[in-house]
Amino acid sequence: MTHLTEQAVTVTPATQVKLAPTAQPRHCVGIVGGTFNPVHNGHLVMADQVMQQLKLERVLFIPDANPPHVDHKTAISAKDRTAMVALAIQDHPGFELDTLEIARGGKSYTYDTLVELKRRHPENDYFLILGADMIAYLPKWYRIADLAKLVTFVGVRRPGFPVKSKYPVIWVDAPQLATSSTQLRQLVAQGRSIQYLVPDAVASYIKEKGLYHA
Ligand SMILES: Nc1ncnc2c1ncn2[C@@H]1O[C@H](COP(=O)(O)OP(=O)(O)OP(=O)(O)O)[C@@H](O)[C@H]1O
Ligand SMILES: O=C(O)c1ccc[n+]([C@@H]2O[C@H](COP(=O)([O-])O)[C@@H](O)[C@H]2O)c1
Repeated sequence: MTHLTEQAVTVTPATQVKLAPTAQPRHCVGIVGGTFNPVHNGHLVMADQVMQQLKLERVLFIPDANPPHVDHKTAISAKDRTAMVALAIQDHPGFELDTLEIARGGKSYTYDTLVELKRRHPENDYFLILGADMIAYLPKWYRIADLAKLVTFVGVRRPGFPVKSKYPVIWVDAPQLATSSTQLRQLVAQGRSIQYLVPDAVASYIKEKGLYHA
């Protein structure tokens, strides 16, 4: 059981009302969604920092089937993206892989995912962990007003991105790695090292399978 505290986070007035401590035990579960093509240490640092600061019980890593607002960026299979997430999180207690978006197929709207998660586990409170760049796009998301009722948004501050949002957001400060999956795909294609940017097991998987080579 986890009781949320407001330690080390900035809480907007609207969120404060929603998260006021109660006598009820809560299961606080974080979510990091993404294409994870491939998963990298930036994702892991973000999830770990938020999990620790918000005292979340668990963080679910949910690879998407197809990202909603962009064309699929690669021919890498869902199986490979999922396998790399499983390898990346295997040694971290509390990090879990959930393949419900891949099982569902089609466009991976986060609203649909939260409806499914809440149906499965109504006792859980979900915290959607997003980089500040993604928070800015929330107004364009599918059924965003309904999604906002099902989840608490957690924004990880990034220099140059606004911390204002139409929706309640818990803002968290965390060390940031500038790594992106795009950069990693480019490095591999150029035959350059990705050591220290992804877990060793992920680097080995990419090498063994010959992923991202030009
Ligand atoms: N270096 C990073 N630090 C913190 N958060 C990150 C970082 N890179 C991505 N994220 C966040 O992780 C989530 C999933 O991102 P995604 O899988 O699309 O990775 P990406 O590196 O942005 O990929 P791509 O370069 O292919 O667009 C998003 O919320 C995004 O803001
Ligand atoms: O539901 C939406 O409309 C929506 C729009 C954009 C992104 N998302 C989700 O946000 C997460 C990160 O997106 P991306 O494009 O950075 O991989 C991923 O889980 C997406 O499914 C969701």
